Order: sequence, then C-alpha cells, then structure tokens
Amino acid sequence: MDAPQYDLLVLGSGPGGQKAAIAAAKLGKRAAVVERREMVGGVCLNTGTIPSKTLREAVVYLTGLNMRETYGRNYRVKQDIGIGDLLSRLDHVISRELEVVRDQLMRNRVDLLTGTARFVGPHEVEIVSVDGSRSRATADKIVVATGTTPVRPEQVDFDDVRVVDSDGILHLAEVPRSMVVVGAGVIGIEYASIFAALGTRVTVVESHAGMLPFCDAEVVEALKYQLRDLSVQFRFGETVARVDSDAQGTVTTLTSGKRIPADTVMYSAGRKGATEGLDLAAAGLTADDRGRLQVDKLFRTEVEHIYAVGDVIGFPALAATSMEQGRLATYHAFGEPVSSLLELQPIGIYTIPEISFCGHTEDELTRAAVPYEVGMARYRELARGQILGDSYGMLKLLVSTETRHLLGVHVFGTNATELVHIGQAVMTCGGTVDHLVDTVFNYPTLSEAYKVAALDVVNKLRAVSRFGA
Ligand SMILES: Cc1cc2nc3c(=O)[nH]c(=O)nc-3n(C[C@H](O)[C@H](O)[C@H](O)COP(=O)(O)OP(=O)(O)OC[C@H]3O[C@@H](n4cnc5c(N)ncnc54)[C@H](O)[C@@H]3O)c2cc1C
Ligand SMILES: NC(=O)c1ccc[n+]([C@@H]2O[C@H](COP(=O)([O-])OP(=O)(O)OC[C@H]3O[C@@H](n4cnc5c(N)ncnc54)[C@H](O)[C@@H]3O)[C@@H](O)[C@H]2O)c1
Repeated sequence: MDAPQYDLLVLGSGPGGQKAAIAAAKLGKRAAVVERREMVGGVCLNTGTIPSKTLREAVVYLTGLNMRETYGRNYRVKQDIGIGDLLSRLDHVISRELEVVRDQLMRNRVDLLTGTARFVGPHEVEIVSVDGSRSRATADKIVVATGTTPVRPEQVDFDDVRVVDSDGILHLAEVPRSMVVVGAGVIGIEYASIFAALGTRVTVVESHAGMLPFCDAEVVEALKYQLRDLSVQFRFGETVARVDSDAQGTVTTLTSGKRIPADTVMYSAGRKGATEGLDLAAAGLTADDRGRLQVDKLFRTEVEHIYAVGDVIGFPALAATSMEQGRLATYHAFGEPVSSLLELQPIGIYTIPEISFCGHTEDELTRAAVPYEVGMARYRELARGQILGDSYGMLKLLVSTETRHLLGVHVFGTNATELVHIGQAVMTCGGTVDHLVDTVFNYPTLSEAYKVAALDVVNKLRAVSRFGA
C-alpha cells in the first residue's frame, strides 16, 4: 500500500506538536501527528507539567499550608495524607485532559498515527507500532516535536522504586519520610517544595553555588527562606559521587565525603532531546551532544522543509512557548503571515510559594548599565494579602528611569503565575509606570499590588528629580 501523503507531518503529540498540527488543519492542510505512546499529550500531560501541578494543588489544599497564618501552625485539612490521596486527583485530571487533546485533534481532522517514528528520507518517516508492524508516511513539511527525556547518569542505578527521576516520582508507593533531590533546577525545586510541604525531610544537592540563576535574586532568597522553614537543607556547590540503595533505603555520597541517608532519591539533573531513535542522518539532520536540534528564527532546521519546536530545541523548554513555537513553525511553513510576542514570555515556577516573572532581572539591567528604579508592594500591606494570610508575598516592578517604561515584573507568593500577566500586558503594549499609577484596580485584590509598586517607583523618581532643584 502507498504511504499516505500529508501536507504536514508532526513527530510528537506534546504541546508543540499539537499546536503545529492544529494550526495546519486550520489553514486547510492535511496534517497528521505521530506519537509513540499510547497516550497523546507528551511529557506535559503524562509525566511533567500537568501531573506535577495537580500534585502541587492537592498538597497545598490537603496540608492546609496556605491557611496556617490564619488558623495556626498546626492547621491541616487532612491529618494523614497518603499517596492515594494525591494520585487519585492526578488520574482524574490527566484522563480528562487526554480526552480534551484527543477530541481537539479529531475534530480538526488531524490523523493520529500511533508508533515510533524514524526518518527514512527527508520527506518520509517509518512508523513502528508496539506490535512491531511498520508503516510509512510522507509529507511536504515536517515538524519535529519529540521533546526530551530525563538524563540518567550511568553510575547511578535507577530502580524506579527508591532511586527515581521526575517520571518515577509519580509512581512512589508511599510518601517518603526523607528525600534527596539531585539538581536544583526548576523540576528539582518544585518537587523539593511539594514534598517538604508534605512533611518529607528534603535535602537538595546542587553542583552550582546557588539555584534558579535566571530569577530575581531577592525572590530566590525569599524562596530559600520559606523552604528552609519547611526544613529543606541545601547542599550547594556539591556533587553526587554515588547512590547506594537497599530494601531499607538509600545513602547518597557526595564528592566532599558527606553521606545522606534517605527513603528516596530523585534525580532532576537535566534532560536531553528525544532524537536518538529518529535516524536524523536519513533526513540530513544532526543533533548536538544533548540530543537537541538547532533552528533559525523561523524554527527551520538545517533542512529547509523540516522544522523543530518545543523542548527538543532547548531553552526555554516550557509548555507555553512550545505551543507558540508549534503555531509559528506551521504558519511559516505554509506562508501564513504571523507576528509574535515570544520575547516577552512569562516564566512561572510552581514552587510553594510560587514565583513568576516577565522581562529583565535587576542583575541583567545592572550588567547592561541600564538605569532603573525598583517599586515594591508587599502582600502583607494589601488588604487581600491579610485576608488570604499571605504575609511573605511580594510584587516588584523594574522601571526605566529614563523612559519610565516597565522593564521587568517579578512576583513571589499567592497567584504569582496569574498576576504576572498584568505586567506582561503593559510591557507588550510598551506601557509606562504611569499607566499603572493611573489605573484603578478592584479592591481588595492582589492585583492592587501593581498600583502600590508603581506609586513606590514614581515617588522615588520624583525624589531624585527634585534633588538639587
Ligand atoms: C516535571 C516537569 C514539570 C514541568 N512543569 C512545567 C510547568 O509547570 N510549566 C511549563 O510551561 N512547562 C513545564 N514543564 C515543561 C513542559 O512539560 C515541556 O516544555 C513541554 O511538555 C514540551 O512540549 P513538547 O511539545 O516539546 O514535547 P513533549 O511534551 O516532551 O512531547 C513529546 C512527545 O513526542 C513523543 N515522541 C518522542 N519521540 C518520538 C518518536 N520517535 N516518534 C513518535 N513520537 C515520539 C513523546 O512520546 C512525547 O509524547 C515541565 C516538565 C517536567 C518534566
Ligand atoms: N514551572 C516550569 O516552567 C517548569 C517546571 C519544571 C520543568 N521545567 C522545564 O524543564 C526543564 C528541565 O528542568 P531540570 O530541572 O531537570 O533541568 P535543569 O538543567 O534546569 O537543572 C538541572 C540542575 O541540576 C544541576 N546538576 C546537574 N548535575 C548535577 C549533579 N551531578 N549533582 C548536583 N547537581 C547537578 C545543574 O547544575 C542544574 O542546576 C527546564 O529547562 C524547565 O524549563 C519548567
């Protein structure tokens, strides 16, 4: 039988692949997605974003952590939180989201081809299904959206019971009493905070001297304070030499000689592009040493009709950016005019408490010698902050002293990942701090923090302008 011919063939059904395929369908093109798993949705839906955020929500609710300022340090909604309490919610959310993704692909008439894809030529892939049967598909344009897999250091014996990565953490038999988290990247710190909130004694081992270097330094300090308050111990500037495990538990030995006993070890020390089995050479493609594909500004690889989007192209490796890259790649491929505001993407880190920001950090502006003023609003000075019992939250604006434009917004605390979008909207419209000063916000809300921080900035700017007058 002849291989079906598509206008667009997408490899991978994560956020990047989904949006690339649907964008093609909306342009009236014949599109298909190849997915090696039985379930669509990629890392985002099955092992990454959605499971971790659902788990976080369940933990925040069941531990009553956010209400302890109001009802006392020992307040808990449920006394003994078992793994079953956490996982039942997870299964529900994943299965509902799966239906949504499947339905979106179906109603847009995107074919779903189940099996592992590999190139057999620049326009053709072979698809091997779980039962070993093989088929082929050809396409004018191809989008590679195969994502990433966790890096597993060779010297560590992952048994997926006691020594796990961020996939295995979702299959723990019980809530560990103690845990070592290796790698203080976003995944490591999010899970460290989730388990610390559950009462697990967490030790974080990170080879760098600090964590989350791309975030505002003051916000990272505030997060570290909150995590230490939940008994998290940080071992910065340390690397893991070996991990031993037996039926009782694990011992992690650091190169400094320290030995840390724990029920569980979770590795979150980076991810690599899922390109190994793709037979890239057959299409004329090459990957870097971490399995990633290089693309130009239009998400084109070195082969003109083959695009790559999402985590497989590296930074920033986020669900939201992957989706947008998928849409843009398809529009470029079929000559549809586009504009995008990708440069002003927000970053959301779902630690407990959460962090979100958009635009520049103080360090970046200082290094670039851009003069700026800082405006700060602390949640404890907002009526809504008092009502919520969030005394540590803060919103910080960075404003150009020359043009009064908003250069960055950094939020820490309740609803940070939602609040950031107000600042993002002002920035994408090229707005100034005066816009926020003049805006009337609902009261009592956390959004009011924008007005408080904006007034803080203009008061400081006025003080400088009056100097010597
Ligand atoms: C624990 C964790 C938490 C995260 N939390 C967040 C968050 O809160 N916010 C956020 O924005 N991002 C988060 N991310 C990142 C987010 O999940 C990714 O950015 C996003 O999933 C990337 O989408 P993608 O389309 O590039 O690929 P993926 O979602 O990785 O999907 C790729 C798909 O391709 C398939 N595939 C691979 N090779 C082949 C092949 N040869 N043939 C056929 N199919 C193949 C895979 O099976 C997979 O289904 C998190 C990630 C992790 C691991
Ligand atoms: N909220 C979100 O948006 C979100 C959440 C989770 C993941 N993600 C995405 O997933 C990607 C992968 O995250 P990640 O945290 O796995 O990777 P990462 O590469 O960002 O972090 C890995 C960390 O581990 C450290 N490390 C590496 N080897 C080590 C060792 N042997 N001993 C001690 N420390 C070691 C590194 O110095 C680094 O800080 C990120 O780029 C992020 O974009 C996003």
